Amino acid sequence: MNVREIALRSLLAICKDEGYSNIVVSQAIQKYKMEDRDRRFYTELVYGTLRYINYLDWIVSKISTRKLNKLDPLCLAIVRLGLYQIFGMTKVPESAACNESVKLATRLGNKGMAGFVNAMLRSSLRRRQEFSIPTMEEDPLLHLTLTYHQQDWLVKAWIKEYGLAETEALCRYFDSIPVLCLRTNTARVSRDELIAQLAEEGIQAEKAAYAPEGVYLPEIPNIGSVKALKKGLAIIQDEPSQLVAHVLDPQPHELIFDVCAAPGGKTTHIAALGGPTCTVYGGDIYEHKLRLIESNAKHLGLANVRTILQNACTIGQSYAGRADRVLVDAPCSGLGVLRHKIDLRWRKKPSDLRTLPVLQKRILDSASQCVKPGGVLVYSTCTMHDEENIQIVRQFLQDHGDFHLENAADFCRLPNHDGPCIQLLPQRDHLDGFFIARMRRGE
Ligand SMILES: C[S@@+](CC[C@H](N)C(=O)[O-])C[C@H]1O[C@@H](n2cnc3c(N)ncnc32)[C@H](O)[C@@H]1O
Repeated sequence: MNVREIALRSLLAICKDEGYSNIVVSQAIQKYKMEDRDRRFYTELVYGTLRYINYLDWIVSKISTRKLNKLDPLCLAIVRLGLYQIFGMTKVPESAACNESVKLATRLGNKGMAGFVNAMLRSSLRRRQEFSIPTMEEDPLLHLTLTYHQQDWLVKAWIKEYGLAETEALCRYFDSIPVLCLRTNTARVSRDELIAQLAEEGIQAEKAAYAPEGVYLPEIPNIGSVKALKKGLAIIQDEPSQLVAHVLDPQPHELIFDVCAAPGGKTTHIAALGGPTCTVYGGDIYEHKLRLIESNAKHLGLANVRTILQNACTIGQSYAGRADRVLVDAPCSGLGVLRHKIDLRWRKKPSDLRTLPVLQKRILDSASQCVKPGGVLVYSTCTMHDEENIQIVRQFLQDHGDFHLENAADFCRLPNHDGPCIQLLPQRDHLDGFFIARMRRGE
């Protein structure tokens, strides 16, 4: 099958059928056994079109007489893919972008669709001077959304919260390509030993500044071939996420609950830090996700991880007062990690910010009941929005007089953070947006 057609089918699977881009792309690469050159062209077509989608749709809305949501999904995907080759790529000749798109429309659609695609792409070439993005002075909102590929409701909210200059820095951060970060599995090796092993494989690695086990790989290798990962000497985990287990600070012989645990990034970190005599229960509401925790723990050689199928909104009834420490890494809007999955940034909805806090509060209320008197409760999210973070913690402390806040910043050496809660802001900290609060239950 031709590479453009595979890319088109992948775009339909992601945009129309709501597939996750990373899964759709890796399945296609495996299925079609693409050579290196084709694989690079294919991934650029899919990820590039997804990233540019609001700019491409802006062009469509200017040249099409039909409304975007009235266009057949196949036709829209072909037009977007064609426009991306014209406006987003430098190496594809314009004639090839047009002709190949028309061929796709003829083969997979019909004659009428082919005519429409042809008219749209040729018109975009004739009218290209209309598609330069307005400057910051002319139209700040449109400038930021189109330049940095973000939804306008989010950019509006950030402008209100942080002002224009900080919002631009935030958007720029979210549009940058993340450097792969590993966490050393200290149950097997030290960070220095891991770096030495990676060097033997010819992989350059740099120590993370704040996470003691963190290692960045600036030149992203073919992840599947990294021996240190295959041998379970490390796991992929971003740096802010690695700070959470340190704030929880697990100790030997303790019983710890991680109530929203899948796929187990933090559960396995807690298990490694607490050592073999500490037992960590990773809970999740989805049974299939418990298998991910189990397989990660097995791969990393951590025999002190157990799993429980449990709704965290009711976990307090089943395990009241049992745990020395409890982690609530709550389901959240994920608005702090927008640079990681391009498709997810287009799926965020304003309603997430209304519904999630209700769930987060219920989970924290119930999970807190599992904490023993004198025990520790940590609440974390990967977002910067107060409604999901500090406001949840404040309300919780108001409702539960037996808990008090401790200084989370004492457990990590982050500059600009005095605590008591840690709120990482990408535009200031150059790390993903993350929130961590640490509380203790009175004796
Ligand atoms: C932010 S993710 C956790 C990431 C995980 N802590 C890690 O570091 O790998 C949130 C998890 O909460 C789970 N979840 C959502 N609602 C839940 C509930 N009511 N009870 C338990 N788990 C829930 C989701 O399935 C998801 O795996």
